[in-house]
Amino acid sequence: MSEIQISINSLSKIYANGFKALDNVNLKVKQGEILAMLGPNGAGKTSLISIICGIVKPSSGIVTIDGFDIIKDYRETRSRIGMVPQELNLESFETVFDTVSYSRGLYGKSPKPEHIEKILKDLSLWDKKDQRLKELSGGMKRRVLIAKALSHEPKILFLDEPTAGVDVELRRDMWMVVEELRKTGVTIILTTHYIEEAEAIADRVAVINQGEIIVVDDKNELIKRMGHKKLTIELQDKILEIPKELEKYNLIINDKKMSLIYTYKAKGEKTGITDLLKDIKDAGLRLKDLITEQSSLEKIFVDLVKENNEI
Ligand SMILES: Nc1ncnc2c1ncn2[C@@H]1O[C@H](COP(=O)(O)OP(=O)(O)OP(=O)(O)O)[C@@H](O)[C@H]1O
Repeated sequence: MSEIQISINSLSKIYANGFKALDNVNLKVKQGEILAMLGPNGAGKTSLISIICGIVKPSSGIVTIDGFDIIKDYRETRSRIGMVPQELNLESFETVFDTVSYSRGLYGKSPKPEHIEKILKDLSLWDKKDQRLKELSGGMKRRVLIAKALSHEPKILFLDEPTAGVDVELRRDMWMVVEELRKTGVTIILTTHYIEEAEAIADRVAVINQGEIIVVDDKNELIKRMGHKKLTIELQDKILEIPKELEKYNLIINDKKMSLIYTYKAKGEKTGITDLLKDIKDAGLRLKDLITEQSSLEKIFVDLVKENNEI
């Protein structure tokens, strides 16, 4: 799990129209990890994946996979990669088994029915192997896309927005599929707009904004390091405005006017809670209950992107 598999060094991409989509990107990905790339629309996620997969040419920089250069050693690197695209273009009369076998052939690999059987079983598609693609549900079609991408036994799987536009149930289903794939040792890199998706399945998170990686860190570290905590102070009586002596705490009154919300740094040494509670008592407010919550990756992400755009 510790071996560096993908190494991206000073990678930039300027499109023909002069637009700089990637700006000096550096990133290392270890074998067997699940990395989520988060970023707003147009941040450069697809450009980055497309370069690694050999679909788009970089303007400068070097990318290697298992030590092979993605340009000079194209065949070596391409054979190590499986790519699951965003769109579902599976409106065919072919059967599940045939279409996945055919994908393997496209990579010049000789037929290996036992491998196709294993992937279909891993993805719970085995009982559908003789069904035509047209007849499958959206969720099953997505699984077929993954099976196709795994047909040539790649070591790295790219998932471009694997759950864009799917319902909550199907999203959770896909997360379970990814979790199962992890056990097979495949490195997984996914792009997503859904922060809860990164939170649910990734080991590490890279945040891309305007072509730059602004943060890359272990998911839990990131939450610990940059997260905030929220203290909800439930009151016994309605509160309509913040008393003067409490102004310095930047409290928010909740919608029902029965609670105050205080946000503080999760990692900070001094939380300010002791002083706050004393001042609340001195202001004559009567406490009912206290609830603390760790802020999610969502808040960290929004803050990071906002901060970066202000510079
Ligand atoms: N062929 C191209 N020519 C010019 N500009 C391009 C080209 N492809 C992408 N871009 C621009 O590069 C930027 C990054 O696009 P990219 O698709 O990599 O972003 P993304 O993070 O994947 O966005 P999304 O989440 O919307 O898919 C965008 O502003 C896009 O318009």
